[in-house]
Amino acid sequence: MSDAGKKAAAKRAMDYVEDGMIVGVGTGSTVAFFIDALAEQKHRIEGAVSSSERSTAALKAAGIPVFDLNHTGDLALYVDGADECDAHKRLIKGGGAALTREKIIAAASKKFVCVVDPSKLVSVLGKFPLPIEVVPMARSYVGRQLVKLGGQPAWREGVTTDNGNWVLDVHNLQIVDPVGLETELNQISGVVTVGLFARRPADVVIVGDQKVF
Ligand SMILES: O=C(CO)[C@H](O)[C@H](O)COP(=O)(O)O
Repeated sequence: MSDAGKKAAAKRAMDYVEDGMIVGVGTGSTVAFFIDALAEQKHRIEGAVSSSERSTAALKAAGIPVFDLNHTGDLALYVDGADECDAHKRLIKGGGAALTREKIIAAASKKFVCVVDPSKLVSVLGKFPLPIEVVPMARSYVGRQLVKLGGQPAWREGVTTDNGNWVLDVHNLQIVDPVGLETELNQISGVVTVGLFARRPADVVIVGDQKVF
């Protein structure tokens, strides 16, 4: 993982920011560089919608107004990082446990620009353990269903999401059909959000300063 790659991608995402926008902002170390870049041009934008308490704090500290998605309606642009990205712009997200709000903002945004360093690119998703946010009382039930599907869930102990839920990280999945698996996992009772972004992939992926696809 390279900070230089993350910073370069985050800076290039500024090319998609237009005057007067309310920008959807993700979570993570790559997005932290994007917030820095956004802060330098904060006079150009109206503000942001944030995907986590962590990003909200950083945005406010930078003097960028943060709005509630319920008040903004759909957004023109969402910028966020990812833990893995395939050639079809399908992603694994949730390493920072912010997957639920990230998925909501991605769904409500016209353009999702994903910023990654080259280490995040994979041919098949699943080497990074797949994060799944669960209602706490369903942790062990959901875990058993995941084992039946061939996964090895590990409880991310000590982590509570911004929504008061817990996270299972599922190891050992070879995700050859990301849309099918996302759909199947969404059906398990107690699952709040699956960290697979395949049904709503990114629209644009910026990889360091090397390429955009
Ligand atoms: O999904 C996320 C947070 O829930 C992040 O986008 C993902 O974990 C990548 O983080 P980083 O930019 O720190 O590598």
